[in-house]
Amino acid sequence: MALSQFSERLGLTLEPFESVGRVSQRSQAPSDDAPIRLDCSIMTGPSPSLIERPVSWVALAGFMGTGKSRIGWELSRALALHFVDTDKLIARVAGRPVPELFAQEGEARFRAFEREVVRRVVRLDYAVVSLGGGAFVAPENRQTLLARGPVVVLWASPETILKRTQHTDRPLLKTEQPLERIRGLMAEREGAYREGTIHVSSDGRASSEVVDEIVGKLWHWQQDEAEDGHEHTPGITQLQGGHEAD
Ligand SMILES: Nc1ncnc2c1ncn2[C@@H]1O[C@H](COP(=O)(O)OP(=O)(O)OP(=O)(O)O)[C@@H](O)[C@H]1O
Ligand SMILES: O=C(O)C1=C[C@@H](O)[C@@H](O)[C@H](O)C1
Ligand SMILES: [Mg+2]
Repeated sequence: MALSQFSERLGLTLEPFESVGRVSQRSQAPSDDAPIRLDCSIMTGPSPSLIERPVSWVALAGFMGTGKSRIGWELSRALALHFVDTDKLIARVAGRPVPELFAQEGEARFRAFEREVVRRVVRLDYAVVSLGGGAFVAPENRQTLLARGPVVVLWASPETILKRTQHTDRPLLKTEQPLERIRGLMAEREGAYREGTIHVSSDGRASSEVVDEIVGKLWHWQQDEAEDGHEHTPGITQLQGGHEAD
């Protein structure tokens, strides 16, 4: 699939969120780089503006199998935010699972689609975004994501990563010696992952525990940002008093 066709379909896929956001939350159409608010009235539960949360947008990065998709989903429930998984979004827009895209169109094309998706998901609001394992490695993506909001990096040991990924289809780990491959790729990527805002280990821990730690660290981050005079929570009404972070 050509990049231009992918882009057009990506726009159409996200349009329902974006157009509803304009009607319900904005008095005028957003400019190209303004954040787009998702309409949270389509969510179940209390109104999003009544929920006290540390952020209205957060991304999860890290190596394959560190738990971005699973933890991201659980985090989105905990914060009452929409959930976007970039691999799933790419697969949906391209009409094929990621491994098939890799096999048929090559990694370079997949990375081009991924860049396009990153450029779009930073315009969403009220969303938890789980990235593909390589998305945060590209400097352009890192810059775009970090300019938007906090990026939580999940970490796990190569052995845990192998255990979690060995019965699934990760094209980059299809090799005779996957543990060596994981160690090598991890060494190449570690510097990029270290540039994340918040770091949390998912190794040997229940996902709920990981989510709790992320939420606690997001509160600390938000407090630090507020003290530094940065405003990172557009549209959020905090009805309660200060949060007692752990
Ligand atoms: N804390 C955890 N404890 C046990 N299993 C976990 C934990 N987190 C994730 N898993 C499991 O590990 C597997 C890989 O997790 P997941 O798909 O969320 O990884 P990912 O970081 O999104 O990987 P990718 O970069 O390839 O998309 C899944 O089966 C998931 O249920
Ligand atoms: O770490 C990576 O480069 C990848 C991770 C997965 O999430 C997919 O995005 C794809 O398999 C590539
Ligand atoms: Mg994933």
